[in-house]
Amino acid sequence: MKIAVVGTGYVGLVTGTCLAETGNDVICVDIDASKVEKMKSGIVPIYEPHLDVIFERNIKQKRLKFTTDLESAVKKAQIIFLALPTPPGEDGSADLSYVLGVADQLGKIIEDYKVIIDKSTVPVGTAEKVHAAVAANAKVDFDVVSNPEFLREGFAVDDFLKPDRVVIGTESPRARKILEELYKPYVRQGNPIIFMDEKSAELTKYAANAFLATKITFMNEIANFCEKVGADVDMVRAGIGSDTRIGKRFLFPGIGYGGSCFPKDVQALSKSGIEAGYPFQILDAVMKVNQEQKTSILPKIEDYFNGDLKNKKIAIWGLAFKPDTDDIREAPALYIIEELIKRGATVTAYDPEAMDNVSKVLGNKINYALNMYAAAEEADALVIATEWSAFRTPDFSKLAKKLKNKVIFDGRNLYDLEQMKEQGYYYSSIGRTLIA
Ligand SMILES: NC(=O)c1ccc[n+]([C@@H]2O[C@H](COP(=O)([O-])OP(=O)(O)OC[C@H]3O[C@@H](n4cnc5c(N)ncnc54)[C@H](O)[C@@H]3O)[C@@H](O)[C@H]2O)c1
Ligand SMILES: O=c1ccn([C@@H]2O[C@H](COP(=O)(O)OP(=O)(O)O[C@H]3O[C@H](CO)[C@@H](O)[C@H](O)[C@H]3O)[C@@H](O)[C@H]2O)c(=O)[nH]1
Repeated sequence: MKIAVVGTGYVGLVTGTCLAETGNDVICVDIDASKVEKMKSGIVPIYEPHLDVIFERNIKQKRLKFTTDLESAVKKAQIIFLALPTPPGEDGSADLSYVLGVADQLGKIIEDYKVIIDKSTVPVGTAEKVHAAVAANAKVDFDVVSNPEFLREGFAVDDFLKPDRVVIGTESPRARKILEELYKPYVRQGNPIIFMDEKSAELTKYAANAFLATKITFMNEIANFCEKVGADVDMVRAGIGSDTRIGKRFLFPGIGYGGSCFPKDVQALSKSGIEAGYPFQILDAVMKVNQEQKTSILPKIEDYFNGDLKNKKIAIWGLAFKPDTDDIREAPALYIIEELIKRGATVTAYDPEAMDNVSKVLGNKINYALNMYAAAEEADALVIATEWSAFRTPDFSKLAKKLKNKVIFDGRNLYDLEQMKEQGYYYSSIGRTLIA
């Protein structure tokens, strides 16, 4: 099938590449000319494991192309994916200007039947708005379908090629047939394509993200409570996670959820609730707890240094909002760094992939180390903000030689308490006994 993907960020580029992988003819459109040039010359502009291999293969096979020219790309395509940003507007609701702006242009371009598929995360009722925006200029028949994306950064390729489910919101039999055909190669293992109306599909995406964010936040509150009463959150997690009704996944406490999705989507759903006359009480609590959780490690650091962080040298391991990505949107590490700097500390950070992106935001407000041990050089304490695999099994003796004090504040609960006791570290983690 001939496909145009508009927007080549994490979702658009993965979608385009993975659709080319099953033999489709894909052209990806972006307004960012330098990004398009990079992709044309074979460079993947984001860090996403395993994407480079299939990206390269499909470019070689001439199934994957890039352009800034929306008109020529769309005219040749039967299917048009919109993978455009929907960032929070000033009031927290989703900003639809990117999606509706392109929809407006599409109406002027299309000359035959197209299926326009919204992959961006959008509030209930957006398909109707997109339909109206296209229809305002279109002289031909078209369908607008809601097909939310559930990929996780770091696992995006796998999630796209083998999705738990594909959700498709359409009431058009013609569009349904085309999408059934398109997604057939991705659901061979019996994972379902769930068809529904557009509004339910749009809400499914927000409900999934809000539920997962709530699950994490609930565990963060249980962890905070564990610290007050001397229980161990790892034990509680094991105890409840083995109940299949609860499940083992997304029960890991830490320094809050971040990323480009959970924070903005919880906020957007909350706004939609208010607009619809149903303010979600649970989401207000989730947002408040998560905001506090991001810097919950701060008072612990201050306590250790008797309230004075002036000129203390703090090493940070991990800047990305989670491992296996270079994405730093709403990364808890950035909130912690801001608070440390405010208190007069100096920060030296190391992240395997996200340092370039952070340096664009923080510049020389912090130091960037060449590796994890170099970051710890002469540091008064080490803070762990992202659970990259390399941080899970450090050489503790080597680390001890670098650090001024054997002190770790672990926002991701990477180490065994017994091990830290044996190694002689001061070790503060989330929802577990302090090793002092
Ligand atoms: N990042 C994720 O893990 C993820 C997962 C599922 C869903 N989503 C949703 O998918 C959507 C896209 O997210 P993302 O993370 O890929 O965004 P992104 O910011 O990484 O990428 C968006 C891309 O769109 C391009 N763009 C902006 N305006 C354009 C225009 N008029 N024409 C062509 N290109 C244009 C930008 O240059 C950029 O390359 C959002 O709604 C997001 O909520 C994201
Ligand atoms: O047990 C857990 C699991 C995750 N997190 C945090 O939650 C955030 C989000 O993690 P994750 O869901 O793995 O990453 P995303 O790439 O943001 O993916 C989420 O957001 C995407 C965008 O909407 C959806 O497509 C995915 O299904 C959804 O998992 C990160 O800060 C994690 O550190 C925890 O604190 N504890």
